[in-house]
Amino acid sequence: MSEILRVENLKVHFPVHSGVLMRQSGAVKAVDGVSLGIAPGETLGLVGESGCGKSTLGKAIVRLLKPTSGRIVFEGSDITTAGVGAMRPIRRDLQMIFQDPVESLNARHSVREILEEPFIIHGGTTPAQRRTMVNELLDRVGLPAASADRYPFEFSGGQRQRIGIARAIALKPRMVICDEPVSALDVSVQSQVLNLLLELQREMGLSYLFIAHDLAVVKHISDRVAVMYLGKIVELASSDAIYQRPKHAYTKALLSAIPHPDPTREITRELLEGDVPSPIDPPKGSAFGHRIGHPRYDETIGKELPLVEIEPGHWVAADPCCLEPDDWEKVAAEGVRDCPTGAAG
Ligand SMILES: Nc1ncnc2c1ncn2[C@@H]1O[C@H](COP(=O)(O)OP(=O)(O)OP(=O)(O)O)[C@@H](O)[C@H]1O
Repeated sequence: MSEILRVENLKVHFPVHSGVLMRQSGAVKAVDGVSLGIAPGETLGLVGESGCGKSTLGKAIVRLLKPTSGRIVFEGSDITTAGVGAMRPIRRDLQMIFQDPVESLNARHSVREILEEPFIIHGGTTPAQRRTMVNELLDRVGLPAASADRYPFEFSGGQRQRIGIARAIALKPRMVICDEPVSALDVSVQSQVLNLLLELQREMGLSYLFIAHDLAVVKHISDRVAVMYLGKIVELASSDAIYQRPKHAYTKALLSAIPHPDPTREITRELLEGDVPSPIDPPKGSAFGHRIGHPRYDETIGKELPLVEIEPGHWVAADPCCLEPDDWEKVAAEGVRDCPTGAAG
């Protein structure tokens, strides 16, 4: 598969300091060895509960955060250690939108100033050309031209997200990291914004890494889905496989937490109990096995639980606590393809 983005064994650890001398006493392992690949025009959904490291991963990919180790390759260029100058041309092609557009849009700037900024930074346009481009962008995201002279606070949440999207697509990028862009919106507005993102993808051939905390939101828009738990990807497969044949206990728990539209249908909800453990001092073995008190947890202590390809294109952590016994036998047997970089693409 040709890839527009490749992430290899990426780690983002935040140092923790304590004591009077504020010496480093540990690290928050927010992203702890993530590998994935995204194809041109593809949407990869990234799901997991709050605190699993999804935003940190997204921000590291666009280099808003510095990776601790690993590699990020975008359109064939290694951008892992790219500085501000080297990132400038990359940013034309690699953009990010956020959950709260108010935070990411400068509230003191008019919509016109917000949307003109990328063109000014990258140069080569006249004021008249920028005026036309702003009008075209507003039209493209479904906002009237008169919006240009208003300020972000004058818009509803859904409209503000449209402004955030207009800004992200201004320079005709090839990939957009979408960090929970609809999580703060009402359900009806959510689907309008998701439809806009899908239309833009079709027109512009965009690739998306689409971050969400529940599987319901990413279901209709993702080609493949990666499930993240405590800094690591535990399952990665096509959307159909994730929803119809999930293998990992954590994916199953996330799926069972999706409310079903038919309340008369009997469902057993394996509710996610407790909170995601702290990434400062994560369990020494299977992190989810520890949370659910699995009897085989001790066997996993100190072991690598790599992603293995259990079915073509379906990757899951080789974790005896989180697989059905027959799947575990298949994984434990020789011949299941281990993924040395965990690239799972
Ligand atoms: N700058 C930072 N310094 C220290 N710890 C951080 C920093 N940013 C994030 N963390 C910690 O890293 C872990 C992962 O956070 P992150 O925001 O990436 O998770 P998330 O899955 O995106 O959750 P949410 O959906 O709540 O944003 C959390 O424990 C968080 O407290």
